[in-house]
Amino acid sequence: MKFTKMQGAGNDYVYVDCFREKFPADPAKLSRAVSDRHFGIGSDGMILICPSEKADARMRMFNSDGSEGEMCGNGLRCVAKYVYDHGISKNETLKLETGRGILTVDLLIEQGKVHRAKVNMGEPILLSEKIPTTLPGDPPKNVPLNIEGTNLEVTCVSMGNPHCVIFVPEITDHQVLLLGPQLEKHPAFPRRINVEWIQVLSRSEARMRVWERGSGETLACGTGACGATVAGILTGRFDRSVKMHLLGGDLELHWSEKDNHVYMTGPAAEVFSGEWPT
Ligand SMILES: N[C@H](CCC[C@H](N)C(=O)O)C(=O)O
Repeated sequence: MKFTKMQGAGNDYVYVDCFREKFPADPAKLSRAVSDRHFGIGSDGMILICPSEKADARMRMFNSDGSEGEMCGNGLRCVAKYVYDHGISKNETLKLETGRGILTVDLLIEQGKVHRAKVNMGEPILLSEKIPTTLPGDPPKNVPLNIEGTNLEVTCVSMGNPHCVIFVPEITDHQVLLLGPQLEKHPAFPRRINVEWIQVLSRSEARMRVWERGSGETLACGTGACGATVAGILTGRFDRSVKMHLLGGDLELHWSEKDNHVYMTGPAAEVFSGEWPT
């Protein structure tokens, strides 16, 4: 099976072109195997680029534990780059099908190749039962939650996949690596959750670390950066445009007052390609 390793802001996945390769018999198992950083290729998960009846291509994303996510922001920019650079479509605005419907991606092309992309991530989902969470409020905003004796205030948003955003004065390993996995599996989140820790630097700039559902700490999370932007705007911390500094790079986010959609701009890069024995 041919594969391509790509990364967006350091959030790295193994990409399989299912226009050319057979759809894997057991994608969950394959994702666990290829993602392993010691015994596999090494990645945060696996993304399948598939034909679509309604769009230029369809993305299916699997975390490194094999679970499937509805959406992946960094992954979608990389899918867009792959689709354009490998000639699946030469449209400079692509329609890509995801678990949350068809999204539009504008490509930024240099010397014939995509190096950045701007994704219309759609409207944030703010109803608690749709996020889903049992925490009160639509959306749950600054809700107190005690984890392992630590008092937190959480704000929840879905960007197609669920996010729990926590604003802190400073981000620590304890929060990300110890409280992150406890929150991921907390009973308030019936489909588990991605956890974003945010240090606000100004009304338009912040630092973020993330504990991802199904993959653990990653260097960046596009949907998470969108969720955190929406959470920061809803709680009065941010203006409508935010630059988010993640461990693997920066993302630019904008929650439009005009159409209520969130726009995310960031890098996408191909790292190497190879063959995986099947
Ligand atoms: N890193 C991804 C999100 C993966 C989400 C996944 N961990 C889940 O929802 O289960 C992003 O850039 O948006």
